Amino acid sequence: MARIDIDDVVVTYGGRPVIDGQSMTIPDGCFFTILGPSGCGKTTFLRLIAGFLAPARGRVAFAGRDVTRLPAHRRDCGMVFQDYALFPDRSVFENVAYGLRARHVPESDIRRRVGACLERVELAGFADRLPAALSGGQRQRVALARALVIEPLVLLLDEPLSALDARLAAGMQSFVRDIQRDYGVTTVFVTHDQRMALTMSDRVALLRAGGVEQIASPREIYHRPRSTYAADFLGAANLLAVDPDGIRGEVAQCRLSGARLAAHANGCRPGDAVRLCIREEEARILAPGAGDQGGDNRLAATVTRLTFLGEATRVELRLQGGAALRLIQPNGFGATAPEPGSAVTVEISPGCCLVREV
Ligand SMILES: Nc1ncnc2c1ncn2[C@@H]1O[C@H](COP(=O)(O)OP(=O)(O)OP(=O)(O)O)[C@@H](O)[C@H]1O
Repeated sequence: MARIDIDDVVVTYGGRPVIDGQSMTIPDGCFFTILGPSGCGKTTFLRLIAGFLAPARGRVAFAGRDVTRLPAHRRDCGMVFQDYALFPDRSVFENVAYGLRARHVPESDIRRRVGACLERVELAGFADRLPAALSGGQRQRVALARALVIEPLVLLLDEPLSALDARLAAGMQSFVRDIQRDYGVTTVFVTHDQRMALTMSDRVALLRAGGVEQIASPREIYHRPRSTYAADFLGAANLLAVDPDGIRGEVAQCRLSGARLAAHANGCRPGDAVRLCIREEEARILAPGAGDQGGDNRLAATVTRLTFLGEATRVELRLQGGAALRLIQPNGFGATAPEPGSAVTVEISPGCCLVREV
């Protein structure tokens, strides 16, 4: 277990900086996700932590110890790659034993530790199989066992679930998380999948073009995104132009389509260029008649399109004044979505927030 400190690092490829003076702290035992779109630098951060590349400037430390110049094989990192990188001609047992043999661990300890690890990943009966005779999920668990058996200071996971189908990946998410908690190992997980980041992580670092846009807990980054970029990347959000009337403490008053609206100020100040961020589940259609008296956070709208999603229906609306709004209405308990073309009243949660426009 170890805290990881990345201080003011610069990484260049062919003289071009792709990470330019960035810092992050990953707490001891934390499941920390580096999230962002393709090419934003996620793998570069992971390679920097693993020791596969050295920064042109700055420092990387594990548990307070400077490892910046320490080669990868001396850093005590367990790694799981997207393609698992198992040895195809070695049994499951030998794949898992690899790191222990490289460290000249005695044979009796290898048997005990590999056995315990295979048991933990629920592959005790598979020790003699070759990787080709395993399913994708089983291979993934072998890769995890191989990374954990060395009892690493740090576990690095590079998009390890992206090769699995959606249902299997969902099951593996809680499996990986349970094992990570059991071992208590500081874990850095790289993904471009915002849902995985939100469900699995203690903390999420959202990257943008090699820079750290925001580091926060899943709830915070989802409900209080620092920018329109963060709001948009973390889930379906309506980002609407509003006229802010004023900000007092944590509450912002604004106008949208002529209606008064209260929202969380989210650190925005008077004069900032802002948008109102309304998540799809932060708006609901009021029952006919319920919104007749008007009031704050209530908007008149016309339904333009319905999309059936199974557990819910996505409703697209046009607000008075022309802005578009999407919301999610759960199905069930006899809920019926209004017909396209019908006039409705929409209520906006006061929990929605302003975000800086960048
Ligand atoms: N060896 C390299 N030489 C030159 N440029 C590179 C090299 N590796 C990565 N890059 C560039 O550095 C930037 C960051 O790449 P990186 O692989 O870290 O992104 P990523 O967020 O992991 O992307 P992806 O999700 O597509 O894997 C990209 O612009 C990429 O083209």
